[in-house]
Amino acid sequence: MKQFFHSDAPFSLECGETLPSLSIAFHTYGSLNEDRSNVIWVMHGLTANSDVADWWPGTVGEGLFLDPSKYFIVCANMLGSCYGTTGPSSINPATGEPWCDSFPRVTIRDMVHAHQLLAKHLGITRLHEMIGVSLGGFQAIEWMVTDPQIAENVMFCATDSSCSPWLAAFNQSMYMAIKTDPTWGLHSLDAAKKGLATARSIALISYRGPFAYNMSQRDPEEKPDPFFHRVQTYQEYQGKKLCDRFDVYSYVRICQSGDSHDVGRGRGGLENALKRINANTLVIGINSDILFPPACLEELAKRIPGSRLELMDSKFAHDGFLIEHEKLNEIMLRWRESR
Ligand SMILES: CC(=O)SCCNC(=O)CCNC(=O)[C@H](O)C(C)(C)COP(=O)(O)OP(=O)(O)OC[C@H]1O[C@@H](n2cnc3c(N)ncnc32)[C@H](O)[C@@H]1OP(=O)(O)O
Ligand SMILES: N[C@@H](CCO)C(=O)O
Repeated sequence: MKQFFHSDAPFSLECGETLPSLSIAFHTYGSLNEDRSNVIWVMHGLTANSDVADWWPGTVGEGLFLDPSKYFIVCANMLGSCYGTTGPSSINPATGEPWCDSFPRVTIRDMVHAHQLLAKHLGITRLHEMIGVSLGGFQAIEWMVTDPQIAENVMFCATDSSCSPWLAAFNQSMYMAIKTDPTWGLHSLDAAKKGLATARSIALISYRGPFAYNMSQRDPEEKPDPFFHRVQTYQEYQGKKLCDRFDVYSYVRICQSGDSHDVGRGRGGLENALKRINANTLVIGINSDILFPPACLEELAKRIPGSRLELMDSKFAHDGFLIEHEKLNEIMLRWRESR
């Protein structure tokens, strides 16, 4: 069930600006037990939302990893998103209009801070399990570093402890594409849709990698038009598909939060910061992921004391964490049984 937490207290951001208030859209599944020991907190990726049962269907249900008959599962929409939590598409109370381009830059730390307020509001001080995927993994790692006692067990999948030059390069290419759109900067949620479509096309290359493309978009041997490739309309279609559900300002602010990610910042570096995590930790990498390649997850696992690394076999590269939900369900169930 989708719910909202609203706080009228000003919310300070790392950039120095303050949001006058904060709303967080979240879903819960199942019931909190008497001693509040059955909470699983799920942190979603870039363009998903708080409805984990919708975007990760093979993991939610009786007998599955996220089992609402046993656990109280919380998934909250991230700060800056357009799916209900305060972001560029929300109304700025000072103007009565959507924030659009005037919404301040938010960091992963701001996102975690917002979710910490929601946890407090729900009376949750300890999580049985924390699950973070991709950009949600950035937040989960950050939360565990700021508050190592928050979770007994954590799983980080297809993610990293800081923004790599490789990720920042994709992000920068997207911003460059978006800014060539003459409607970029207009105070409208319909601004820069063409730029956003191009940005999604760029990002998708990093999400799918060569194997997935060559498998799903292969052309017939005898094409009527030598210049046509099936993948051309796929890239166009995927751009449009994102534009139909996202606005450019939310997209840019969320990507920029990824640029800000570095759990070692101001904490004596990554190695020092990651040493603080003392939960039972499972790190899952995807063998074909080119955005967060296996070596990156190996490095993460090496730096978290006592953590365990699993590499999931998938042809779908980074997006494997969404597409292979049933496989991940198996891996996470095995992890739970082995503890
Ligand atoms: C309110 C909401 O909808 S929120 C959405 C939730 N979002 C999330 O969960 C997180 C983000 N999600 C994603 O990134 C994606 O949805 C994924 C990774 C889970 C799956 O990606 P998809 O786009 O569904 O899969 P895939 O890459 O196989 O593309 C299939 C689509 O491309 C179309 N397609 C495939 N090849 C081509 C082509 N050559 N030319 C044109 N279209 C093509 C298919 O017809 C299909 O269209 P449809 O989505 O209208 O059914
Ligand atoms: N396909 C995912 C990739 C980000 O991890 C999304 O759009 O959220």
